[in-house]
Amino acid sequence: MQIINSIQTLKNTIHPWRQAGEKIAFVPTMGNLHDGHIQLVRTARQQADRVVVSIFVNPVQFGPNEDFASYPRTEQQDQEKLNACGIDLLFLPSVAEMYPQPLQTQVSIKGLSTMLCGASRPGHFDGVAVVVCKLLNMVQPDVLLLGEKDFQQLAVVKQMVTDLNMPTHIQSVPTVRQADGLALSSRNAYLSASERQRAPMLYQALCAVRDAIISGAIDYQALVSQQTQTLVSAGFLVDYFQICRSTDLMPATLADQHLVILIAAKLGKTRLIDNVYFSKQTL
Ligand SMILES: Nc1ncnc2c1ncn2[C@@H]1O[C@H](COP(=O)(O)OP(=O)(O)OP(=O)(O)O)[C@@H](O)[C@H]1O
Ligand SMILES: CC(C)(CO)[C@@H](O)C(=O)[O-]
Ligand code: BAL
Repeated sequence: MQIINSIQTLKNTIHPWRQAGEKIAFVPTMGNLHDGHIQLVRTARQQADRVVVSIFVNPVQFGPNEDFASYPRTEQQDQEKLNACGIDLLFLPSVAEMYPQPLQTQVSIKGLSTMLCGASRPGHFDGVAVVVCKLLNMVQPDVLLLGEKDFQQLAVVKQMVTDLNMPTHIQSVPTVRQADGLALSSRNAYLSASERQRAPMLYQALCAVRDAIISGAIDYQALVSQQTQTLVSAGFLVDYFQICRSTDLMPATLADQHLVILIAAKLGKTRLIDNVYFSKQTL
């Protein structure tokens, strides 16, 4: 596994692979790698001749009062895990390498970027879009792997790649969970023991709403209100809990078949997100 910090060296290394007709898969991350990330890397390995992973805690996707400074950075362990996966290249740029001067360019995906997480984290998805755009231009992968845990991020990046005719196929990877249902996330490390015990309630609430819809419930608002109450009673501060169309994340009507239920909630100082998606017609 080569470890590369400079954009020029990254390009010089990948260029001959592309010239030789090798298929390149790319997994962008912010590090502190867990089994969710590793699943992305394994899927990448199955799909391509060359696997490139980046670790970059991207400052421009964090709000002023968010956890950029304290975001867990575990470079040594991350490198060992990636080495064991047999990746070809780890790109580890500094902030100065990625942003040598203040950006004059904005990459904004209208609508999708300002709803749900975008409403509580203004500018977050512009920051994600611009860094993913930059990374895609540097790596020029055939396949980009993204996790379904960040469902809105996936939708935003898919829209950007479509709108800008970027020649990369996006492959999404299902959410990897702990045995009790909690979605793996680097931010789970912030949870206290008592919060960790309650955290799986998020996934339970999502599944309860999904199962009720599958069983024929039609009062979506009542379903969400009931589960929100349960979460609030357990100490969650619910940011949003919405039943949406999985195609464009707009609020679902009863006529919509392909649904995603998305939730974001704070437990103490930790903001957790999760989702479940399903099709009514196949049930
Ligand atoms: N549990 C998971 N299952 C599958 N993919 C995941 C999981 N968690 C994260 N990913 C994916 O890994 C990629 C990198 O995500 P990131 O480094 O932000 O990890 P994270 O654990 O989601 O961190 P955070 O706590 O900041 O949300 C993203 O495409 C994300 O969707
Ligand atoms: C896609 C990403 C690596 C961009 O910084 C980040 O948002 C993440 O880790 O999900
Ligand atoms: N996985 C999303 C990155 C973030 O929360 O900033």
